[in-house]
Amino acid sequence: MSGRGRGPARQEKARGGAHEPEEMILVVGPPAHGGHCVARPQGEPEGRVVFVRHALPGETVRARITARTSKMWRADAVEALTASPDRVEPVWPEAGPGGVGGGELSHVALPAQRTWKRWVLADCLRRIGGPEVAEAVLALPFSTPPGGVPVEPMPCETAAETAEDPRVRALAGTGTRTRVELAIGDDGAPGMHAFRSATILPVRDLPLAVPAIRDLGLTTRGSWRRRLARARRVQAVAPSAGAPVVIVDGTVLSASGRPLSRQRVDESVDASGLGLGELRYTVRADAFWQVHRDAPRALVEAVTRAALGDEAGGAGASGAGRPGGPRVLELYSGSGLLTLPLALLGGEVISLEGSERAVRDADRNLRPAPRARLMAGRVTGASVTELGRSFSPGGDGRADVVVLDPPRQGAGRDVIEAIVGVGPARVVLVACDPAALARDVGSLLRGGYRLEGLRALDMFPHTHHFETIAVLQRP
Ligand SMILES: C[S@@+](CC[C@H](N)C(=O)[O-])C[C@H]1O[C@@H](n2cnc3c(N)ncnc32)[C@H](O)[C@@H]1O
Repeated sequence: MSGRGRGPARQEKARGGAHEPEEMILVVGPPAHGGHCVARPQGEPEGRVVFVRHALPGETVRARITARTSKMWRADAVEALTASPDRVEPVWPEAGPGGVGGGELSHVALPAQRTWKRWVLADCLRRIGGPEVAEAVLALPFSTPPGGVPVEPMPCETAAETAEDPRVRALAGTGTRTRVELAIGDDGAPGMHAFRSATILPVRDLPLAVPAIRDLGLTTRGSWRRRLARARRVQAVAPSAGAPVVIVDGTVLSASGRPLSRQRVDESVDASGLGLGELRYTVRADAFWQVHRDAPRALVEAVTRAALGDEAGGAGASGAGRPGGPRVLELYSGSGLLTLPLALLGGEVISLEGSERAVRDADRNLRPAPRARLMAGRVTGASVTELGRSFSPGGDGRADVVVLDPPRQGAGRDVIEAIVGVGPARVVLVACDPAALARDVGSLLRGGYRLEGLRALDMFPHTHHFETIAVLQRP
């Protein structure tokens, strides 16, 4: 093990007092948000909760305590004494007990990972969103108790899970990440952070990465290991339209380690389902881009249909009947992944994004849709209120649809209240965190919106993360 840096962001001590155990036998309860299951050990102080990773609901496990606070302990299951039928040989042992973060469900069969995520979604909607959100979700067609909606696999997972060859089925959910980040330990070895820790553990294998990244040999080849030994931050990027690149402390290198003058990569997204053919994008190599290889296409289709309805070949248009299509305000728009199809199929589009570099990329990417207005600036209550009312004269100049894809913490109350104040007919909310989703949907319901649809997409197999898309309509 090698270490560097400051220590965990939130300090939790692993060692207990003289009479506190280092290991315990636990009967494991349901999964909770964050990639662990909840256990309530018998004979422990009333209400003590242990968050156990690397376990499955219903299992009895021997667990090693990894952190203690006054309210809860954390533990890693190191042995399943009675194993769940959903337990499988982990596809990434280095992310197992005591290992790196980012592959915490790799011991769970893929369909059971989606059941796990469905349960977590339902739990967040109920506990964090409150009864109003829980009821709204239960009223949706696909929802069944305890709430939540099915978590849908990405197309390449469906293909692998239904393959005849058991070896292909066993590897379902691997080989899908087009972006990987490595840290370099004090000993110069490439690795990743241990769970909730600044400690860097060496890794040999990157099974979740697409083959183009694995084949680079960043963690195994001597030439790369020598080159990376003094680096701090290493990113590997496998764009959909071009060769992979490696970014070492900001310098973009080819697969053979040669510095490249071009700082950008090309992405192409099949939008034939929307009648748009191939969408082309160029983005800075280190810019945000959806990580799962099927994610750009899935999001483009799902969000464009949800936002534009009939105009995008779907049902239930919002702003329908307006000449030229609905007016769309898009918040947190990045390099324009969603802006482009919205602008090609919708009416007027205004987007707002905080990163100026991303807006410069979006500006090029939106050349086929020159009427889109791309704004750089923070999404705040004030900026939403202003932009939401600044569409061309005609009607009342307000947005018909607001699309938002905020970072993990969600949009927050101020921004949602400003959206409610603008009063679009439809809001399409993309969220990568179910707790933030529950909060933001709750604020929209309290603002008078009705939940019309909710989809959950498994864009991060073998981790506890997933993406959700909520559609809300003003009655
Ligand atoms: C989840 S990404 C979505 C980007 C885009 N929809 C996509 O799929 O590629 C969130 C984006 O929000 C931007 N962002 C984060 N906080 C922001 C803020 N307060 N104001 C404006 N943009 C912000 C980030 O730079 C990032 O591009």
